[in-house]
Amino acid sequence: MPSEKAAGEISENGTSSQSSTFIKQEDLASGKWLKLSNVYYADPTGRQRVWEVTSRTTKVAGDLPDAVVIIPILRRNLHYDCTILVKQFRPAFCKYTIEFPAGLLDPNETVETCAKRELKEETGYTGVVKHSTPASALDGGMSNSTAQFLTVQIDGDLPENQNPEQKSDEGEFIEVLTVPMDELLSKLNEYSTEGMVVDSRLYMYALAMEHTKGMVQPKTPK
Ligand SMILES: Nc1nc(=O)[nH]c2c1ncn2[C@H]1C[C@H](O)[C@@H](COP(=O)(O)OP(=O)(O)O)O1
Repeated sequence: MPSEKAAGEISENGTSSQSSTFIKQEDLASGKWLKLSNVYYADPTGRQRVWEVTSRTTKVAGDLPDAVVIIPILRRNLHYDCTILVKQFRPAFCKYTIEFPAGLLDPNETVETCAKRELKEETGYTGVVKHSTPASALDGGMSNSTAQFLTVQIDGDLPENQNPEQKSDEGEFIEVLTVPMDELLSKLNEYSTEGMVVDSRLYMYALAMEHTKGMVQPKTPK
């Protein structure tokens, strides 16, 4: 296991990941939802570099995530536990994607309120937040966009969850998929084979579950 390093300490390969510093940001273009900027920074040797970065214009505050992703766990009597996924057309791919329910944080909204609202809007279900992650990077090579992942347990036997009705926003056409947790990875592989684009975080969640079951043995580094 690598030993912990103090700030600015030089690692085995002669670099320090902690000594790159921000210089300035230059905005190149902005639309209603996204902005493209050049970020100038100094690398650990002092050399100035530039990186193209996209960001969301909807960002509420630097320390809050752009988005909330919901990991729904649907529990019902006499049923295997399921998760709830959403299928929608994503113009970035011009294809349908399979994702966990998710959405952008509104101003003055907590992540918990946002998770429950988005779950209701996109799937019709009502649930209880059981766990929340810190904000984490969504695509660090191209964007400063972040999300918090909230596990929401849905009691499928409650009256309000018997006939869940979506409250879709204008222009939102979402198909709800109920998938048994035990079959998640194989279903995602099926969707992928059928030409849909599976969200990488959802895929990694399913793969990690398989790893813990011991069905796929992660390679031990030599
Ligand atoms: N990159 C985007 N381009 C757009 O033309 N419109 C966009 C972008 N990102 C968000 N939006 C708009 C469109 C909808 O009104 C909402 C959708 O947001 P939300 O449902 O919260 O999030 P997603 O599930 O990620 O679509 O925002």
